[in-house]
Amino acid sequence: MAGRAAISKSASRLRNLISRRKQRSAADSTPAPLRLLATALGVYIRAAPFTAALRLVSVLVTGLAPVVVAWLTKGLLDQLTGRDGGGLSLWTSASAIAVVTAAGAVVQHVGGYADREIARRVSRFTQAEVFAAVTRLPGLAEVEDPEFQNRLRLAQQSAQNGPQLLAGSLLAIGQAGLTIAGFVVTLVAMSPLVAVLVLASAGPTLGAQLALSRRRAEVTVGTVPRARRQIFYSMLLTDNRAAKEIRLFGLGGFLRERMLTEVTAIQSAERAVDRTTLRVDAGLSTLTAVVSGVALLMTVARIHAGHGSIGDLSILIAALAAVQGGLAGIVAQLGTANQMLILFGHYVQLTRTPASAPDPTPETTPAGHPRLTTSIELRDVWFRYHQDHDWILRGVNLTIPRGQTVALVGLNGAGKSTLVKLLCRLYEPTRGEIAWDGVDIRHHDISDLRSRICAVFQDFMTYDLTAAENIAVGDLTAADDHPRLHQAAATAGATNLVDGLPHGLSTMLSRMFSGSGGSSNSNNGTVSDPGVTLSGGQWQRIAIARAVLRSDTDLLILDEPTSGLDARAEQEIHHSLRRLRTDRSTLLISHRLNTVRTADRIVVLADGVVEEQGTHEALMASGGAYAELFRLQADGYQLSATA
Ligand SMILES: Nc1ncnc2c1ncn2[C@@H]1O[C@H](COP(=O)(O)OP(=O)(O)OP(=O)(O)O)[C@@H](O)[C@H]1O
Repeated sequence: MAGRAAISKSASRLRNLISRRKQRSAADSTPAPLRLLATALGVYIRAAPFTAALRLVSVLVTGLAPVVVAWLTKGLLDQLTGRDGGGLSLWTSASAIAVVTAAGAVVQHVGGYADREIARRVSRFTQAEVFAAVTRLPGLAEVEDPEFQNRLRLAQQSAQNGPQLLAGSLLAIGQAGLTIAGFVVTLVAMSPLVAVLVLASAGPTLGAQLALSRRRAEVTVGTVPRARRQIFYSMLLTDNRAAKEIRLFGLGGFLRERMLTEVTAIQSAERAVDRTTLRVDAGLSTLTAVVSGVALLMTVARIHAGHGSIGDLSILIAALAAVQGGLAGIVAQLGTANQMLILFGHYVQLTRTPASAPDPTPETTPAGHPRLTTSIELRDVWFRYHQDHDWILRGVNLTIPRGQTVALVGLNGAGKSTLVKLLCRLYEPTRGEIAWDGVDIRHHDISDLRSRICAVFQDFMTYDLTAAENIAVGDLTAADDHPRLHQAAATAGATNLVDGLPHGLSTMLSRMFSGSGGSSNSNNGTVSDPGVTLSGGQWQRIAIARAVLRSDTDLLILDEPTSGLDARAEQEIHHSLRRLRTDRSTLLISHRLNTVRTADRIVVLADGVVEEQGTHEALMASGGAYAELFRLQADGYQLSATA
């Protein structure tokens, strides 16, 4: 029996390992250029199918119009010089030229509108995809990885207009291709040698533009870390939370300098590519001019020898301009498309990366929510944030029985908050396991698991939202249930705070977005509420209310929940939280040891392991680390009281 369980466990580990390898290789491999192009076009068409069709029609009309106009002009000129004008009267040719030119111009404007509309839709589509991919990530490891942040930035940048630029390039190439095809036939008919000369001169141009586009893409990728730092410094300079220190410590100039250093470095990399582009473009333009000069001379000589008409010369000039301009356009578009394709690969990699959490293992996962019936157990848990970092936890063994309160104490940096993050599966243990009723939590569905946990994190968030929304983020199903929100506020000792706000729960807890969209007290964007700023302790009560709003949970995590509260509020809230704790397990972390003495068990974490554990009385009697810390704090209070 035990043997079979061990085999099943090893098999499940192996499956998880293989699945993680597959996920990593899926994230690391860039799809082939053609597949990338197909994906970009897919995004373009899915985001705006009808507008894309309209754009295609505009391309066809705009591409063929110059060819038609050139032939009509040739007929007109030939008639004027007494030759055969192709069967059309002078007035018919003139009117047809006017109509085709006008139609071409109107259709071009329609194409311009379609382009902008597609840009809006593609941007919305790709932003939705990028942020869906980011929110799919179950843990914090990727979000804290600079490589991931670089890729995210490139993905955002290229997704914003990548598909549109790529599709636009293809359409422009198609349009220029139509025009060129029409005129190449003309050129070949008039002088095959000229046609070959013009077409051959496009070869070196294409090679040079593709090489330049690769370099531009390399510069964009290479400067992303600097661009991210530049954004960081500029956001810091305008952030209202950082404003106090920046002003008091006079950091404005320092941060501005740092931001400008990044800007300068990015610009000098871009300048280097621009200079190379300038040199290459100048050379290529000279080549084009020489080719058209030679072609023109050859044609003029031919007409001079009596082998052509003035109409022939006009169409040759139009054909030369159109074919050379079209070829230059195609080459430039291919360069842009190549650069965009390289960058678009980051979007595809990001949006196709599967969530890295292993799938639940069917044979060990209980059906439905993993409700806690016995205990949560940490079994020889080792953890470090990165393989090059030191171990934070070095074999922690700890049990949190159902319905009991375990207090976790230890010095700064002992790993208490890290342990909390492991319990929430924001990271996976590097070694060992955390078992929920005996089953490794990696085998539970992650959102089911998290629905059984509520937490007040030490570094909780303060959202620039209304008071109601700030509490409701703990359980969005209660967003409109004000009685429930009030109840949670009461448990967190925040009733007076909420009642004292200018608009009660509807008050905006920010002065940055007051009265604007999203807040329930806004009225068509008119400023109706200037918003309020809460104190640190008041925010802490809101964070506690947010956590206790989730009533149907098995594990309540309180990481320094009352560190910013005054002594009376702290006592009241702990009293009220104690009532909540009776029907669920609680992990309480606090440096104020008077708040943990009623816990069923106090665990001291030191050097990455559990150094001692027991009730307050037992630990005091044993005279270990806890007793020393407790006496230090108690002595401090007694000394102050005596003084
Ligand atoms: N995201 C992270 N990446 C890398 N190292 C981290 C990260 N978070 C914490 N650490 C490191 O892990 C160690 C433990 O941090 P942790 O926050 O768990 O300590 P703690 O016991 O909660 O401390 P405190 O009492 O000060 O809140 C610290 O040395 C810290 O530098």
